[in-house]
Amino acid sequence: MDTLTRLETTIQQRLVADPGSSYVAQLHARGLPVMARKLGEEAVETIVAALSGTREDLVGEAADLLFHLTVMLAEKGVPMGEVMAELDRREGTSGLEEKASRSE
Ligand SMILES: N=c1c2ncn([C@@H]3O[C@H](COP(=O)(O)OP(=O)(O)OP(=O)(O)O)[C@@H](O)[C@H]3O)c2ncn1[C@@H]1O[C@H](COP(=O)(O)O)[C@@H](O)[C@H]1O
Repeated sequence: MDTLTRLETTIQQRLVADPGSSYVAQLHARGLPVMARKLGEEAVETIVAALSGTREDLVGEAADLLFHLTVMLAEKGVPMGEVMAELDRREGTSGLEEKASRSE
């Protein structure tokens, strides 16, 4: 099992755990808007790390970003496999074709 799939499985279990013992359960209790804000903050922190931080900063912030994205997908009931399948679908097409199909 790959890292993201293992993380997703843990997060799915922790969403319904006791908020006293789990950060993921705390996020679930605080609700989707808080999860969305956390995801946005981590995205900004990742950008800042890319532009002016160290390589170590970038790795840490990218990990936080993937964690919070995985939490949000789990909260919404969207399996990570569905996102991976969408990336697989795009694999054979150029990014420019994908961009053109979105602007139609
Ligand atoms: N991978 C992570 C992970 N990455 C980042 N974080 C947390 O995400 C938060 C992001 O950092 P911030 O500084 O923005 O957060 P903060 O200010 O402390 O938090 P807020 O009070 O603002 O929410 C930190 O509290 C980190 O500890 C994570 N928390 C949990 N996991 C994984 O999720 C699993 C389940 O965690 P629990 O639900 O706590 O059991 C763990 O076993 C880990 O594998």
